[in-house]
Amino acid sequence: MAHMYKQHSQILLTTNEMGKADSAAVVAGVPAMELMAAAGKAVADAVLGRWSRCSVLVLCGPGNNGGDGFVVSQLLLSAGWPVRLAFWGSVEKLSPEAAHFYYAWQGEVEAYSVDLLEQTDLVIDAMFGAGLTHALEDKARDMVDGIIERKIPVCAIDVPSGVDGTTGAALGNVAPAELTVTFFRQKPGHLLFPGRGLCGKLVVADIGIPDPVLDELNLQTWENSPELWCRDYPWPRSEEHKFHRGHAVVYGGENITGASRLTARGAMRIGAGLVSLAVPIKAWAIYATAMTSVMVVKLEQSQEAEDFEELLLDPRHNVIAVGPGAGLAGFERIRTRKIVLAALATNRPTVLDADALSAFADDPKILFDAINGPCVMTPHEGEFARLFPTFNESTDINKSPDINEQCVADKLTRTRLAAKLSGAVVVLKGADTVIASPDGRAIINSNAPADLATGGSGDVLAGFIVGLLAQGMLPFDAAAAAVWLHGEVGNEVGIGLIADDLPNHLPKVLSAFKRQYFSD
Ligand SMILES: NC(=O)C1=CN([C@@H]2O[C@H](COP(=O)(O)OP(=O)(O)OC[C@H]3O[C@@H](n4cnc5c(N)ncnc54)[C@H](O)[C@@H]3O)[C@@H](O)[C@H]2O)[C@@H](O)CC1
Ligand SMILES: [K+]
Repeated sequence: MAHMYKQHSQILLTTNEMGKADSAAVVAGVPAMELMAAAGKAVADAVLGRWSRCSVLVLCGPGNNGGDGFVVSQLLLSAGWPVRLAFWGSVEKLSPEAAHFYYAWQGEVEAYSVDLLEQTDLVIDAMFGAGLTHALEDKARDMVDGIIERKIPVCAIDVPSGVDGTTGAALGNVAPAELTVTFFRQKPGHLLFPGRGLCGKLVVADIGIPDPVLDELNLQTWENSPELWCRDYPWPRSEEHKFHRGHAVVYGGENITGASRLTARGAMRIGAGLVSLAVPIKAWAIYATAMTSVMVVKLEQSQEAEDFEELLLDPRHNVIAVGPGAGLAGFERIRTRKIVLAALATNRPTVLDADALSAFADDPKILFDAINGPCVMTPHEGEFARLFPTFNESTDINKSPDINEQCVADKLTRTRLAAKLSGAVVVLKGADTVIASPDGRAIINSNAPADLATGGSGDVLAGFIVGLLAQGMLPFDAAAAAVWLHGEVGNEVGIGLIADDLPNHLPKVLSAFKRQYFSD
């Protein structure tokens, strides 16, 4: 499966993988000098395309990011722009190609000084790129602070200096860019916050690295896009009837009844053939009057878990969702745990969200041990912290975390480790949702608008996932597709969105998606 994804433009390269791709290109016969020339030209073209002639200051650092800066400086100068170049580093330590372009620069080389910013309309940030190892210091830090203070527009080369391309972490203060030009493929740090918010508009430039170099790398990370999973999207076929499209069972709690209703509606809208909402008898009337296309099943008082188990004896109930509104107060927590364990014992595809996750905060191992079949967990950061208390954020980017140790890691690594530890596909929600599979693959989502951060939105997402699972999509693909469609509906509705809108507007988004990807 991972192999099928390899040639996609959605591949994301860590800075380490980018270095390998770069070396492989050189081995394949593309001179490093040409790569740097192409990188610099791509940046100069992007600048000329976006800004009118103005006074430019190019800040070059000690490595190849600075090398790209020398190229840009000369190209903008040749285009008739007023350009000044400031260099911070030592000429003797430059790589041969960076040294070549250093000497090709026809202007003066100045030292970093905040005074230079006074007559500057645009800064080209060529201080640090893939080689960043720690927060900026001394003169480089002063320059960044000066740019931030004066709000000078910035075009960043590869990444805004101080942003870790692999993790999106900001090491110290970072001057936010209006435009960032990166090369060959995006890096995870362009999609993960805070990096994403510091890049501005992102341009990915082809600098002549041949795509086949990717074959040699064991690549595991992608930006979410239908191209990754649209071949397996379960469109209804005319010869099918509803039983071919699965029968999802959603557990609904006793007190908060809206959440699981949203899940059930989401599952119906995305095409599950049938959805049963199984609810405690006390709340049955509330559910039954509110649902039409969804069947509401009673679970007798004090034997809800047993009734739920019995319901699942029917093999036509092919997928299960537990969590939204399941309940955590007092005895509800025990009931929620029993329901979750009954669901997992079937080994049928199961989506666990919200309370289904928090109910195991005291002993997550019980949950992980019970996951032996296909499972998708959809925590937000709070729920994630309850289940995986030893994985947390840090600026220590050099440590390679071990899942059994107290570790510190970025969002991508944390989600991957959680998937590996639990055996489930983990969807760590947020503006930069990460979807990770226990086999190591991971996808970063980038189409979600801020409008989706509203009560009930996650319940609908769980419904989209379970609805796609019901129709036979594999968990990792179903999670990625659901997250992407959820983002698209968010964009469609926009400001003022409430969770109820999401199932209602899905048909329009599905039609547009179908037109775009299945036009023939
Ligand atoms: N990999 C590729 O395919 C290509 C890379 N290119 C450019 O090369 C860049 C990577 O070049 P490098 O690997 O030389 O890395 P950088 O140019 O990012 O910097 C590396 C140098 O900075 C030092 N350093 C790191 N963090 C520091 C800090 N906070 N304070 C002071 N010194 C610090 C390092 O010790 C090293 O000497 C990319 O970002 C890109 O701009 C381009 O030339 C095109 C081709
Ligand atoms: K940079």
